[in-house]
Amino acid sequence: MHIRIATRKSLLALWQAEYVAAEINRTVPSATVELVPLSTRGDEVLDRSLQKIGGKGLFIKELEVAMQDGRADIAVHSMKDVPAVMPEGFCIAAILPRGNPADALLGREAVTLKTLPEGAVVGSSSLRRQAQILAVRPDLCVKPLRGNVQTRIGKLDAGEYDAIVLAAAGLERLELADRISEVLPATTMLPAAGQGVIGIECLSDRDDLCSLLARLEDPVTAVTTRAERAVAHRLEASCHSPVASYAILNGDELTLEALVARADGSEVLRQQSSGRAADAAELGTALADVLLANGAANLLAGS
Ligand SMILES: NCc1[nH]cc(CCC(=O)O)c1CC(=O)O
Repeated sequence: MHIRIATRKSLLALWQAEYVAAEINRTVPSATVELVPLSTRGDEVLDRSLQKIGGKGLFIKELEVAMQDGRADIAVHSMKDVPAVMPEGFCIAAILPRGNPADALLGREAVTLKTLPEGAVVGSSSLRRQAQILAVRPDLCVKPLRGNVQTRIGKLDAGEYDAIVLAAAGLERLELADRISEVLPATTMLPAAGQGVIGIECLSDRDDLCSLLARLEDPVTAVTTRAERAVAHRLEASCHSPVASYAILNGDELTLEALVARADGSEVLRQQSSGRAADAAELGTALADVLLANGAANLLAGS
C-alpha cells in the first residue's frame, strides 16, 4: 500500500511526519510512504490570537480537507492540538508512544520559575500555562507568544521576554532541549491533555488504513490519552481554556490528575483519581464531574 501523509510545514510537524513515515516503514515494510506538506491558517495568521481566528482546530482542518479530497491518506498531529471531539467522518487510527509530557521554562540565562526577578515578562499564549505560572508567581507578567517553536525562541533571544514556556517534547524532537532552563514538574505545571503524544488521523471508513496503523499504537499511551481527553471533553474545554489533565498508567492502575483554573491564577481547582485502564474514559468523565461539582464552570466562565 502507498500512504500519503498530510502534514503542516513547521519543522516540528515535519519531524513528526517523518517519524511516523519511519515507523510505518519499520512496522509494515511492504508499505511505501510520501509526505504531503500543507499550509494551514493556524500557521499563516500570526498577528491575531488563535481563539479569534477559530481555535486550534485550524491547524488540522486543511489536513482533513486534503484527506477528504483524496490528496492524502493520513494526517499526523500533536494530540494536544486535536479537539476532544473528532469531526464527523474522521478517527484517530493510532496513538504513538508518548514523548516528554512536561512543559519547560526557557530563559536567555539560567532561570527557574522561582528565581525569575520580580515582574519578569514570561511569554505564553496558553491560558493553562498562564494560570499555573501566575498561581505560583502572581508578580510575573505573562504576555502572548505565538508562532512555531523556533519563532518563539527567536523572540526570547531578541529580548521581547525574560522567559518563555514551551512543551519539552517539541524541544527534544527539534534537538533544542539544551535551551531548557527548567523542566517544570507536574505539581507546578500540569500538562495539557495529550501533550507529548503524536496521533495518526484518517477517514473513519478507511478500514484498510485503520487495521494497518493499529500496529503502530502504543497501548499505554492510548489509555492515558483517552483518560486525559475525556476530561477535556466533559469540561468542553477548548485549547484556550485554563484546563489541564495528565494520566499515568502503572500496571493496570490508571492515575489521573486534572486542573481547572481562573486565567489570572487566583483560583486553582485540582483533583486526582485512580481506576482501571479499561475504564479510562469513564475515569476522565467522572473526574471532570468532580471538578464541575467544585465550581469549575464558574472558573471557566470567569476566565
Ligand atoms: N501548541 C503547539 C504545539 N503543539 C504541540 C506542541 C509540542 C509537542 C507536543 O506537545 O506533543 C506544541 C508546541 C508547544 O506547546 O511548545
